[in-house]
Amino acid sequence: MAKKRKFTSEEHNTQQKTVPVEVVIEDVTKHPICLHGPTLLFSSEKGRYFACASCRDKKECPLHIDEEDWKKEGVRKRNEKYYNLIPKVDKKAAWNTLTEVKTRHASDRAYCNTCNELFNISQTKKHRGDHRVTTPLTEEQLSNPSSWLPTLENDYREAQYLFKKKAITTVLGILKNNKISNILCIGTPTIHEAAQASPEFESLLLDFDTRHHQFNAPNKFLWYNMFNNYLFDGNNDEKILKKFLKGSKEKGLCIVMDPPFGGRVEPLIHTIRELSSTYNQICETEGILPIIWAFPYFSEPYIKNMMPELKMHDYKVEYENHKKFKNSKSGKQGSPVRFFTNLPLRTIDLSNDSNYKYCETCKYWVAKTNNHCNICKECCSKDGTSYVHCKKCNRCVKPTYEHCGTCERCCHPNHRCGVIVESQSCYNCNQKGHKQSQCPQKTTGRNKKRKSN
Ligand SMILES: C[S@@+](CC[C@H](N)C(=O)[O-])C[C@H]1O[C@@H](n2cnc3c(N)ncnc32)[C@H](O)[C@@H]1O
Ligand SMILES: [Zn+2]
Ligand SMILES: [Zn+2]
Ligand SMILES: [Zn+2]
Ligand SMILES: [Zn+2]
Ligand SMILES: [Zn+2]
Ligand SMILES: [Zn+2]
Repeated sequence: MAKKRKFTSEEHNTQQKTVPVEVVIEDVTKHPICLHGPTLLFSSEKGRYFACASCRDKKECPLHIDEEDWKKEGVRKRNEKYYNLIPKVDKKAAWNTLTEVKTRHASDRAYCNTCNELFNISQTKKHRGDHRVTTPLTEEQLSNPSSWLPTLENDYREAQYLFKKKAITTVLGILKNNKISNILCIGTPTIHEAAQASPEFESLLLDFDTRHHQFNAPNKFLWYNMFNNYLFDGNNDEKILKKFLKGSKEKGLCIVMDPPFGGRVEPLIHTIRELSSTYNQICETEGILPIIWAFPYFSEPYIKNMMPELKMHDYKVEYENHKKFKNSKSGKQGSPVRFFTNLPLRTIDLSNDSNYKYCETCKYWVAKTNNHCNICKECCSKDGTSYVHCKKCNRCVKPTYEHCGTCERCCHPNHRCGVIVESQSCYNCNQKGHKQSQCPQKTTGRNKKRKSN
């Protein structure tokens, strides 16, 4: 399986003190497991340990096993209990219920949010009393559960923020422009639902939210953790995934992924590589699968460093239920979420959106506020403001920045000289923790000519 690789980065977490922790990227199948599948191996100053792949809050998933302890028989035995603790889902029963519920009138269809069960009101008394029941349920609602299921807005885990209609249309438009009709939806139920409703697309949803079992045929949804590429129903799920991948060879396949914000980049990149490798084995192809990955612009250095073929596009991805991530007209930059993709940027057609303009030099659509720089030879803005070129830094910088002679770079006017802000990354290699002048990879990096898209 995967070769051992190590990526250095820092915990990106705005609420807690940042602790430098590395994820050791390796085959996770021999790791201890928790309720979220195989754990990841972390490495910090304090040593190497296994911890949950998806929960960042210890209260949610306290599992912590030192690497040394994992060699002990007793520790291994104790960890086996998790195999029984992970709930078993009866997909067939869920499918039968959905089929049965669909035969009923909308007023007889109901979903209990307390028990997470779909049911016919006339057939059971179980959900009376203080259960939170949604009823009636129209055809439309059964096909679009994301539009009415209460979202799980726990920032440490599920963090379900749904795309606005416009963002969904944009994604499907990009796929059409690339003549791709099969979509592997990873954490993107609204894209899956839109694809299911369209004769032009086929899709398979992989998501951690088990409620989707109740609204999908068994071969349309797999309970999945994107941080360890784990399918909870093992071989059965693997067969479904592989069948979908195989059937996608002629039709073109794209991963559309929207992880919870704050999720770590390294394991996600590893997942993309593993899925691509599975696809390549089945379809006798090579390379990384086409992907559209929604993630905040400030993750660009990490992503670019680990998977340079992914380019960040300027499109601001807007969400229905995220106050901060809706574009407001009130002057703020709006959503910080962008698409990272290996599809040609010119296939992202924003001609219908007045917030964007076509850059004749870059040959793709960019935000209206993004000025093309003739020295950098690109539209440089990342955060939605109009960047200004600094001759001393030899790059475009945020308009609020001023060049500081002591730090030898453009900085916020209120910065403390010499202090490297955690969020700043080296101009050369994009890693955090050092400046360009101290970069260990001095000869490579951003001075390379940008490939045309
Ligand atoms: C930020 S939301 C994205 C939703 C997307 N914008 C949409 O409109 O369909 C994150 C999604 O990932 C799912 N998710 C959260 N943690 C996950 C994990 N570890 N593995 C797989 N899916 C996960 C959530 O259930 C949710 O659907
Ligand atoms: Zn866990
Ligand atoms: Zn109930
Ligand atoms: Zn440009
Ligand atoms: Zn410039
Ligand atoms: Zn400067
Ligand atoms: Zn300074």
